Amino acid sequence: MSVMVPSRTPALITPGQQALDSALHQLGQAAEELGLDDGLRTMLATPRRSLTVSVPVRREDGSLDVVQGFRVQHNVSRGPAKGGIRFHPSTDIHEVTALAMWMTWKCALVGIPYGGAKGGVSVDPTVLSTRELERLTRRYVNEILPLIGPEKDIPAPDVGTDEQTMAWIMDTYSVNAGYSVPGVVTGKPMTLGGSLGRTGATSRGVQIATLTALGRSPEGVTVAVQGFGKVGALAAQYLADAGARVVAVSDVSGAVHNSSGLDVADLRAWVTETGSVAGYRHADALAHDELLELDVDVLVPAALEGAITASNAPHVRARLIVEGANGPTTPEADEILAAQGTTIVPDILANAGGVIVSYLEWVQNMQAYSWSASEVEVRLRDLMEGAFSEVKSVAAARGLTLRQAAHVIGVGRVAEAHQMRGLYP
Ligand SMILES: NC(=O)C1=CN([C@@H]2O[C@H](COP(=O)(O)OP(=O)(O)OC[C@H]3O[C@@H](n4cnc5c(N)ncnc54)[C@H](OP(=O)(O)O)[C@@H]3O)[C@@H](O)[C@H]2O)C=CC1
Ligand SMILES: O=C(O)CCC(=O)C(=O)O
Repeated sequence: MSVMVPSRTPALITPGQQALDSALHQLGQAAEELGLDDGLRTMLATPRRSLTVSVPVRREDGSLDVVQGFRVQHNVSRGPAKGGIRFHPSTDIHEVTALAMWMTWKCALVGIPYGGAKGGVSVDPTVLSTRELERLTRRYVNEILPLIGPEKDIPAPDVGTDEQTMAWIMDTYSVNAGYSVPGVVTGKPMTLGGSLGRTGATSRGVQIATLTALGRSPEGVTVAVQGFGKVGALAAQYLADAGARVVAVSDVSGAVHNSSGLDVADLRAWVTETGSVAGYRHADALAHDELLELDVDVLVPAALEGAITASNAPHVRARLIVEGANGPTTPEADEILAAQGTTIVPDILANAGGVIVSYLEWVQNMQAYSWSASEVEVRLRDLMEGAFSEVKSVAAARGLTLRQAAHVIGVGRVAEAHQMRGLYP
């Protein structure tokens, strides 16, 4: 028996179900390659703990909304569960489960002692005031309180959340504990025990992965970045700093293009001022879909899952895709791109810089000690480059794509942990 991907009616499938199907498909391929038995496959396909909560939010006008929140611990065989919290309207239990599963393989792949988790609230944070967001966050944390803790499950930022959200989580947990517990969450502000280097860590990892995959000077290499949030904006900046020519970026409101190269720092200042890339005066407007199909050397999807599908994959002209986002490429698109000779640095490797520096933040918190920016950066670089080199070797030795190799390593380590612990009958 292989890992079961449930059969669903395509027209009714939600983005979350699609993400979970992709994650199960990737697990199935890795399990097959590793020759895992049915019991272990089923265990790895099933989250260890899943909690769905109702979160009441008192709005500024006095009305009460109730939204759904989730925390899924996919696996804890190698250490405490670890993974971000997402606030987005289309978040559902399926999406959170997929994201938690990818966290498990990611942590195992880069060799940090964590399992995988993810959290989410089905809400559009952009329509809430700061006070409403704070009330929502605190109530959500109170609802998932039995699951989280510095030795159990450690949240972090993801789509729609930031260091302010992490500060509220840290405070809510600490008030319940009766003392300050900085290690309950990572991606915190520096003043509450955050780590130097965490803000740009995922993007720095994307830069390291891109330069490693290119294997040559990035001078003049053209890049398009989908998503200009915490990961995309700094990935664009770091790639431009390294000498690449970032020619297009997008966010929800639109995409902009300048074939001579965008001044990323100026564009970031524009976004801070106006809230979006749309209307940026030193670039032309572009349709969202066009960005993915531009004739560039490198494409960095850094928004949501399912961006590159069977429909647009045949039109993707980038020779290298570096996945800043989790799950941006569907399995069908993966096959098309592999046949076209496109190299994909998969999410669980390319965007691992974030959780690596989260781990370093947590280690500093647990020791009540802090490291310099360069100490953090050296450790990040070592772990990223080490993992990349292992993935390349396994891909070459077994004739696999980088994604398949990364999953074989990640899934293999988790399977081995289960077998050694004897948790699995
Ligand atoms: N933050 C982290 O440390 C990590 C994040 N990731 C992954 O990186 C990805 C991005 O996360 P993060 O940067 O934190 O999230 P943010 O919320 O900070 O940014 C998301 C960005 O994506 C944009 N976006 C959303 N939908 C689309 C679309 N259809 N087309 C173009 N742009 C779109 C948003 O636009 P707008 O601003 O207009 O809403 C925003 O610019 C996610 O997949 C996340 O899971 C992975 C590892 C770590
Ligand atoms: O920093 C972390 O702990 C997790 C970041 C995250 O959610 C991710 O890697 O997808």
